[in-house]
Amino acid sequence: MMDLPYAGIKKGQLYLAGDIGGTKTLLGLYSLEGTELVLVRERNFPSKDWQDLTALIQGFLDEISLTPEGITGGCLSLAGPITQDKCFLTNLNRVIHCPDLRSSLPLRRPLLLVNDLEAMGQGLMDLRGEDLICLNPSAESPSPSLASPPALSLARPSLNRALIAPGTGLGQAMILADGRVCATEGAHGDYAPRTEQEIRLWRFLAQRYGHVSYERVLSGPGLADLYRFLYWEALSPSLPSPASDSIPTPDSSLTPAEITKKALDGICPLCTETLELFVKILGAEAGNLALRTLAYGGIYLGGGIPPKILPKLQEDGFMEAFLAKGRLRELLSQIPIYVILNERTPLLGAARLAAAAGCPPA
Ligand SMILES: Nc1ncnc2c1ncn2[C@@H]1O[C@H](COP(=O)(O)OP(=O)(O)OP(=O)(O)O)[C@@H](O)[C@H]1O
Repeated sequence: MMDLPYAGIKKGQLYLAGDIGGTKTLLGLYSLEGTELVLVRERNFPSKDWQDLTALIQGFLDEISLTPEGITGGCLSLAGPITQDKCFLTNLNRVIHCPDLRSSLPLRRPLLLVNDLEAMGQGLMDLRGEDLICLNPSAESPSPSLASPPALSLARPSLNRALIAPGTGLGQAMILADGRVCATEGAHGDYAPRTEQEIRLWRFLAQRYGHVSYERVLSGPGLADLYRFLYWEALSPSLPSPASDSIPTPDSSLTPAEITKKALDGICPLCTETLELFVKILGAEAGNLALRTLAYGGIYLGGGIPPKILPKLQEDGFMEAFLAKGRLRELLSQIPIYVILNERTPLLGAARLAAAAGCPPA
């Protein structure tokens, strides 16, 4: 449930929300009761199982005997850049034609289509205490030195915040001090190795993909590639990195979930090494994001992976890499870092956007 800080929404209205990711597609139907949105129904579909998003949503509504005309409004959060009238779902390699989707689902208000990190940023506003866990509680209390410059003499909630979200892909967004959410495609920027080992990792990934972005490293598929890289190095440290199809792999077919489970159970040293490398690179890129966005209000780790690797994030590797920015270490040490435990955050955000569309701020 969440409060809506907007006037003019009538009781009993129904809103469609969707979170379309590279692995899972969540659809939700929310009812507005008073000023709260209450989840009425939710379904989770593997994204690889559908080709026609309209048919999927029609089927979802059919199950509860609703037609699009019976729904007040809706918003879908899409894991890919939205340009003009198209969205490229990067990790599904599919294109959504926005006008076609809107006209095939004639809700009472036009369907909104937003980037998934915009929806996640909106959903953040509705999270409760139990939905977040702080990795560095000593940074949580407002710091005088952060608040002291005249332009930043604001309470911490009014400072910029940023989101970094590893899942099937890697999402990044900035939440401005005034609450506006700016999704970015920053995760497709160039991966910058920091150690000799990471330089070898870069070379390994460059042979496979050409362009090595942060998403190639900090995602479920990236985790599997980190494992393959360490596996290859352990097997033949003196050989140059191989082309992807020539990697000998009795064990390298582990899924990301298997790697993290074995690592957290302490039963596979290579899996532990993989997860520790992943967490360090995530810390380093979270620090880069904090610097780029001046996210003094906090860094939020979203997406499907962080809640599943929480014990590793709570060890020293993540924070050490986050802080390792030379002369700005002290500044970064004052930024709180939170893991978002609620995996419905983008769905909540989409519901909030759907209900708020067309309503004047209260
Ligand atoms: N326990 C785990 N440890 C590490 N990775 C995992 C685990 N479970 C699932 N994954 C990986 O997480 C990814 C799915 O992430 P998520 O649940 O955020 O899906 P999604 O919302 O569809 O992704 P996105 O929004 O990034 O497109 C997959 O690559 C999957 O292999």
